[in-house]
Amino acid sequence: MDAEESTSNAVLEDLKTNVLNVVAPSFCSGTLPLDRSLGSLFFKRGDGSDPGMIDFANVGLQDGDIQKLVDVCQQATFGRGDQDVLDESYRKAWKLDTSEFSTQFDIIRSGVMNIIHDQLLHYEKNNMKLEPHLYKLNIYGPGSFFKPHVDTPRSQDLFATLVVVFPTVHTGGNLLIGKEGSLLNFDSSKLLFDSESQSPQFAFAAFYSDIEHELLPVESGYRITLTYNLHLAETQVGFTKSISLDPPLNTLVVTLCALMVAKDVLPTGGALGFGLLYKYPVDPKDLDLAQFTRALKGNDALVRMACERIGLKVAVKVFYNWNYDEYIADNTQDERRQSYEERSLSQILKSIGGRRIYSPYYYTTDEDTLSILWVTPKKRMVPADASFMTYGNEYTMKYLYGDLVLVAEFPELKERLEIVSTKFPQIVEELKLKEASADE
Ligand SMILES: O=C(O)CCC(=O)C(=O)O
Ligand SMILES: [Fe+2]
Repeated sequence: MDAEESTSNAVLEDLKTNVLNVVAPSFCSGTLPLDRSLGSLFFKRGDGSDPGMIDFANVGLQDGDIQKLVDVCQQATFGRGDQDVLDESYRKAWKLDTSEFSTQFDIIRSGVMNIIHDQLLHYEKNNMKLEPHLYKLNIYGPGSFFKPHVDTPRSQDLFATLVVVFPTVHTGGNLLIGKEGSLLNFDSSKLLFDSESQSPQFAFAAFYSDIEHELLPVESGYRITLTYNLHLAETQVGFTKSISLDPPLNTLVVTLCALMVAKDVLPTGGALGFGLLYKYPVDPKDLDLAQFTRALKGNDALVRMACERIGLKVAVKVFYNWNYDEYIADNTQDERRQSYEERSLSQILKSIGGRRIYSPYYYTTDEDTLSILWVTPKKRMVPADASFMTYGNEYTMKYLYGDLVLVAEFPELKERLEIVSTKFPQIVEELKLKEASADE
């Protein structure tokens, strides 16, 4: 390996390390005051008698007061395959559908959405917001739990999950976010009653819905929650975020600049590829990647923003193998099976907005292909299974699924040097200094 090649490898490794280790938030949690006048929840009673009521702002609630609510609940099911199943070895809990109760608790007025926007849409454009859709009331009593799972994408817009825990005395029932709680061990029982304040509060945790999570068994008391599906939507109002001096973003911009000026990296241009770290719900029968240019999660959004800061054109694509060749495309909607013999490959590729791709180390004279340098592998890295299992039969699924990737157009060297020295003269100076000291 000559000196130049090793420099570019080091720069690429640096970028990869930063993409994986400079971590944008993927969850948030905390407590907020529960308005004393908005703590009541009314629920229907099966026997047609007057509705029941429970006031969660009354922090002295006893298990007996809660029992009336438990009595009207049903056993909670969960999605497996394309069905809702009841399996007490996987989930033991009680639920009440939204048609059966009405709550005074106002998620918008509670202030929690501002925190969530700031954390979970941190590196996204200001015109994106999350809309909370109340999903269920759940009660976890002694011995209740929910084994590790990811939340089923019931809509293409599903982005994150929010759990609100009311202040009822309980122990256990920790929510572990990430595999075995690698991201957060959320102990709502402690959070709710630890503080000095005697005023009622609620606890909350929000996380991207494709992140694995589990609920450890409740040991005593009742843990009562409202769960919300947070759907992505556009907004005119806009949220202000101050990210111009954001350290993770700056770190990525600097390492990207180093790659931009590396002489032996894609000298005649091509693209940088990033395997997306998170999953995004897609309907494979109608894959619309325009959706994905709208909002990305955590580090995926951070990478896109860093590329855009530099002026690189980025797009989300689907990656797949086809007869041992590799492609990126905008969708997978095509009758490839029947048409392979009748239509030319280029016609088919065109119809799905596709392009054949090659590694920059592979020599080809075919001008239609794109040289992609993969910064992070073109496979998913956040473990999440079964969330797509609701679609189609196995054969079709295999056929349709490709991993989602972010592709950034990477101009030829001369143009890159121009971009960097015009836009980031300071960074160029710093890189030169670093190089000089490395040479000594
Ligand atoms: O109650 C919790 O903290 C999480 C419950 C959960 O994972 C779900 O309802 O899908
Ligand atoms: Fe869940």
